[in-house]
Amino acid sequence: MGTLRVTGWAAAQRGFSTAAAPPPRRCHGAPLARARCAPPSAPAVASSIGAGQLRVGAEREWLWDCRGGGGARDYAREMEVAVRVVQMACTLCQRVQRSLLRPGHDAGGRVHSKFDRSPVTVADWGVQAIISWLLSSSFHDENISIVAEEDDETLSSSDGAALLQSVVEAVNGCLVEAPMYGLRSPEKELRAHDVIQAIRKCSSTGGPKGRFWVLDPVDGTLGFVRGDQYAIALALIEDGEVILGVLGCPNYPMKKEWLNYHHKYYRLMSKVSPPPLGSWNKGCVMYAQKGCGQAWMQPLVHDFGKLDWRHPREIQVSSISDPISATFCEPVEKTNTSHSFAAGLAHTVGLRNQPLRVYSMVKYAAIARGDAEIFMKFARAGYKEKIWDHAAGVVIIQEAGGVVTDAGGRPLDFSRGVYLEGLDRGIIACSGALLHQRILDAVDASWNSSTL
Ligand SMILES: Nc1ncnc2c1ncn2[C@@H]1O[C@H](COP(=O)(O)O)[C@@H](OP(=O)(O)O)[C@H]1O
Ligand SMILES: [Mg+2]
Repeated sequence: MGTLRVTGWAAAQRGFSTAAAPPPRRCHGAPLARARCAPPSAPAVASSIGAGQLRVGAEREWLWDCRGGGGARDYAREMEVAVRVVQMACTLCQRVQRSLLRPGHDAGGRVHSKFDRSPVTVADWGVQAIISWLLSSSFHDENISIVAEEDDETLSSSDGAALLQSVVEAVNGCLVEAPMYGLRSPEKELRAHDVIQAIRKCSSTGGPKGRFWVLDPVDGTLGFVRGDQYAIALALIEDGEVILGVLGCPNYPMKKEWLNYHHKYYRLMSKVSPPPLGSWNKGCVMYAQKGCGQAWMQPLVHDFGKLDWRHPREIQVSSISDPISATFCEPVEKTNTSHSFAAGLAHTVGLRNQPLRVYSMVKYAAIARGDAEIFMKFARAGYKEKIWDHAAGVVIIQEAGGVVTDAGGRPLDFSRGVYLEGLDRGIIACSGALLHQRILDAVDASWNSSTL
């Protein structure tokens, strides 16, 4: 079982800085380490503590205590910081998305185009800057290794000044609130130069050895600019293995049927019948550690008012294994995957439900939460998948009980740099092995006659 052991709820609520806190008491190793590792002076613990719940009354720090993996190592501090920084990033994104959708409002020149003509906004650079700064400051590591999607070229260019100013404002507007998330604010506001440096720092190219973070600041930017689904994805990789995954999904509806609705309809409905204050109707952060055998989700600080380690919900993949009842998801954009090939596979396997087309790694989230059973992506020949588009989602699905491989049945390889080198044809994620095998067989049977 994985549980969140806390030694700092009150401190976090008062805005106590985790970065400034004394080093946490580490629980090395072991299953059932929780009791042994509790601080000796910790006051009585609430009588029945479920997995993932708050440990009342302890001191100083929250600690992620993964007890289910037998030999699973202790990544308490990394998990704690990762969830907090993704929570903050969700807030930044929500603000930028709202301003983008407000007619006539200029959110930093609104939407820009990258070299491959994909969109990029203040949120992409803003999130990358805050996460880079917060990881670096939380771990007291100026040279922390981060592989991330954005570079600073546009912002540093001669006509990027106004845009850079918007990013700096978004970054400082968020960082000043860091104590609400149990993180440290900078002593002074970041200047343009500091923001550029933070973005530039994310220049690791990964590889087979050592430890690095992988960040997609706004995955599914097209969904983001359209007011629809998007995700903030952060993972920790060690010696080529994804160890931690955290996915912020600010627009994820807690009622799974809503995932099907067009975002405009969703927004309209939310206005007509707004959810009761404080209810958890949408938005979450999901997280998992490799080997724990459990995955969790908590509401957004921004919507819920505080970090809620107290009632995280465990998430699990669906138990449906009959294709007739299963739902598959795929990218919205047909430039990113072959809808027709997936439709052929669906027919062969006997899937009857309409595909669920969703932007971003929210598709991984949907499988992990049990809201869909299959995710398939078949990019056009020549497109190379990047590690930041998959790392966090893969470990969360696996720990929630699902299976993720390439279309040849091999695990995705995160050890070979920025790209998922050697990927065989496509990506298949399923809630269970039976469905997974059926899809693999169907791919084999129809690949040669496809135009892919
Ligand atoms: N031609 C292409 N084929 C496949 N994937 C692509 C692609 N062009 C971009 N992508 C990736 O698909 C991601 C979006 O996924 P989806 O289509 O599932 O919403 C993009 O992430 P970003 O939005 O972070 O750039 C990008 O990395
Ligand atoms: Mg992406």
